[in-house]
Amino acid sequence: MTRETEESGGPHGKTSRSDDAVLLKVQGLVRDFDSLRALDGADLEVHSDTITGLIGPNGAGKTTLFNVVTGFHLAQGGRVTLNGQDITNLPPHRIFRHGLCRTFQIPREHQSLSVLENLMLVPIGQQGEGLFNAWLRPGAVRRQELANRKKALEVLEFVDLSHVRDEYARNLSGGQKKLLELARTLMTDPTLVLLDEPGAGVNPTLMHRLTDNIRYLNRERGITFLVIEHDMDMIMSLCDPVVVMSEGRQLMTGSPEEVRRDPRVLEAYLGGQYATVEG
Ligand SMILES: Nc1ncnc2c1ncn2[C@@H]1O[C@H](COP(=O)(O)OP(=O)(O)OP(=O)(O)O)[C@@H](O)[C@H]1O
Repeated sequence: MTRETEESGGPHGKTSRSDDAVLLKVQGLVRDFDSLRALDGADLEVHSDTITGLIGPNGAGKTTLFNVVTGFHLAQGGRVTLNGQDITNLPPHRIFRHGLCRTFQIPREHQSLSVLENLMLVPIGQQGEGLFNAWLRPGAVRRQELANRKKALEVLEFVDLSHVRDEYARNLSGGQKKLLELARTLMTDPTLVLLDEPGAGVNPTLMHRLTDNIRYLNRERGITFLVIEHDMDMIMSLCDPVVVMSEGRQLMTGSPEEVRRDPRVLEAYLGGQYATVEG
C-alpha cells in the first residue's frame, strides 16, 4: 500500500459531545479505484479522549478511509482536519508529525531486526539522521540514542514484550506482532492512534492484554483511538461511540447499544460475512 505518485500535486456514555472536542474531522471524502468508488462522501468525527469504533461490512471503505486520513492514499474530494488544522493529502510523514499514528491490518514489522531495534527505528526526530549532526554533534546524537533506547525498553515493558526484545521480529506470534505495532506507535507520544483490526489473529490472552493496554493508554495517557475491528465483542466492550460505514460512507454513529439495535446496521451486514451484529 503506497502513496501514489499523483501526490506531487467501553466505557459507555460518551456518545454526545460538543463540537469543540472534535479531534479528527473527516468531511465528504471521495476516493475512487478505477471505476470503483471506495469512499463516497465519507464523514466521520473522532472526539478527544474517546476510543471510537469503526465498523462495517467487508468492502465498506474502512481501511481506505484510514489510508486517506493518514496520507497513504490521496483523497479526490473532501477534507480532513486534525485539531482544526487541514491535513488533507499531506504526505504520511507530515501527518505523523501532527501526532497521528496508525497500525496496519497486516503488521509491518522489520522482520530481520530485533524487537528492540524495531522500536528504536521509529522516526522521532533522531539527531543522528543528518550528516551535520552525526559529525558535529556526536554528543547530542548519543544522548538521543540512549533516550530512545530507554523509552523503547519502557514501551516493551508496558506491552509485555521485554522477554522477546532481542528476538527477530519475524519470529513473533501474530498476537505479539500486533503488540509490537501498538508499541511502535507509542514511541512517538501520539495524540491519535488509528488501529486497523488489532484483534485479528490474536489469541484470547493477548487480546485481553491488548484491550487493557488500549484502555489504560486512553484513560491515563489521554491518547485517543479510532479502531477498525470485526470482532464485535471487542468493539462493543471497548468503544464508544461506534461509527458504522457502508458503501463508502457513514451509515450512522451511536453508542454500542444504539448501533446494535439499529435495523439499518443489520441490513448493511445482511448478505455479508455477518448476519447479525450481536456481540
Ligand atoms: N488499492 C486498491 N486498489 C483497488 N481497489 C481497492 C484498493 N483498496 C481498496 N480497494 C477496494 O475499495 C473497496 C473498499 O475497500 P476497503 O479495504 O477500504 O474496505 P474495508 O471496509 O476496510 O473492508 P474489510 O473489512 O474487508 O477490510 C473494496 O471494494 C476494495 O476492493
